[in-house]
Amino acid sequence: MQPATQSATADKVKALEWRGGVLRLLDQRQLPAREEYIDCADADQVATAIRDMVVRGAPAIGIAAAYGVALAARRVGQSEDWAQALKADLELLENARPTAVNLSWALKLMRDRLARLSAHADVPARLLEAAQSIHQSDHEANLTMGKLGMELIRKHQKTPQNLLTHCNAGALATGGYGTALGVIRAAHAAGLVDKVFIDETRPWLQGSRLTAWELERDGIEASINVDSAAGHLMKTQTITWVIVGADRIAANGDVVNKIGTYSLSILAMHHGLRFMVVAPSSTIDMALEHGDEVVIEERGAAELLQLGGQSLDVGVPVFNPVFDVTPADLIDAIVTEKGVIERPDARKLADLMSHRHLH
Ligand SMILES: CSC[C@H]1O[C@H](OP(=O)(O)O)[C@H](O)[C@@H]1O
Repeated sequence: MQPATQSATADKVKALEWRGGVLRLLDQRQLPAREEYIDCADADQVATAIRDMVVRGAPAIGIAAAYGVALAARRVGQSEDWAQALKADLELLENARPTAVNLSWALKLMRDRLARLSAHADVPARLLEAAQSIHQSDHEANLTMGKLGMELIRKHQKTPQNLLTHCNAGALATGGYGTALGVIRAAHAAGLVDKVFIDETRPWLQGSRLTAWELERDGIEASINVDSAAGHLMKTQTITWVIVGADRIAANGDVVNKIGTYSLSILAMHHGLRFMVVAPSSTIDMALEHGDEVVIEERGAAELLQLGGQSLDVGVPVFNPVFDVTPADLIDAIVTEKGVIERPDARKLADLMSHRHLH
């Protein structure tokens, strides 16, 4: 099976890039107004960039953390006990953000790679190769998922249709091309997309600032709406799919994603829209039995109380959970690079993760 072809524009969007011994990050806090970059030279700078959402998106923060380990090893240079030498930096990276499993997944891969190296190995070089492999594999997975998701859309309807997406699950959130936006790109290339409705995704505005920026560069027709307009749009517009990414998928198929995703799944069910989640298998956490067991990140009040340079702080406390849990039974399909699961459940997830699943 041939993966989707890379979009020329999407390929230029690199959330992160290894460049001359540093990790160059596109500072997503400044988009779309400014394209500015931050160069990270050590694990602490990478952890800070993840925590401050310079780089964000489940796959992208996993890849960034992997490069953070490579940077840490370069600073150590040589060691008789690499596990001890890198322990503090690994913990720093692991604690940068709690919800997306890709972060701990990538760090586990780096630890396992380190454990397999011989005493005489060039550890910094081998760990950099491991980080680059995680990065490249994620990009390739997105191209495969784009094709699989497009084919699923085409299976149900072969004419151009309207889609709705939430947050940013694009090239900016991954190793390139995107997960949910990868499917939207591939579907658009196949003539299956009329228009994309983009939830602005308060409070951080990943939709209006990042997804709109990506789709505009791709020449894909779209419009931005406030999150609370989604129900009205489903009722008054002909939208066939809600397509989103994920930060962690539980073993039973529950999906942890940006706050507002759960509400969309209820609205989609009520209005008869199909609901697609697109995520690499690195986002599936088989150790998490149900989604409600996950730690939901809560971020600061400033994200809500700063609007257009004006403070809205009148002393009322803020509650800012930035993820929620969508139950598996409200999801029509989970698209991964290993295959598509329609009507996900624990058995289907187990089959997929044990490679018994066919596309
Ligand atoms: C493919 S990105 C997955 C996921 O990450 C985003 O969260 P954040 O911007 O806070 O890192 C959002 O939940 C996306 O759907």
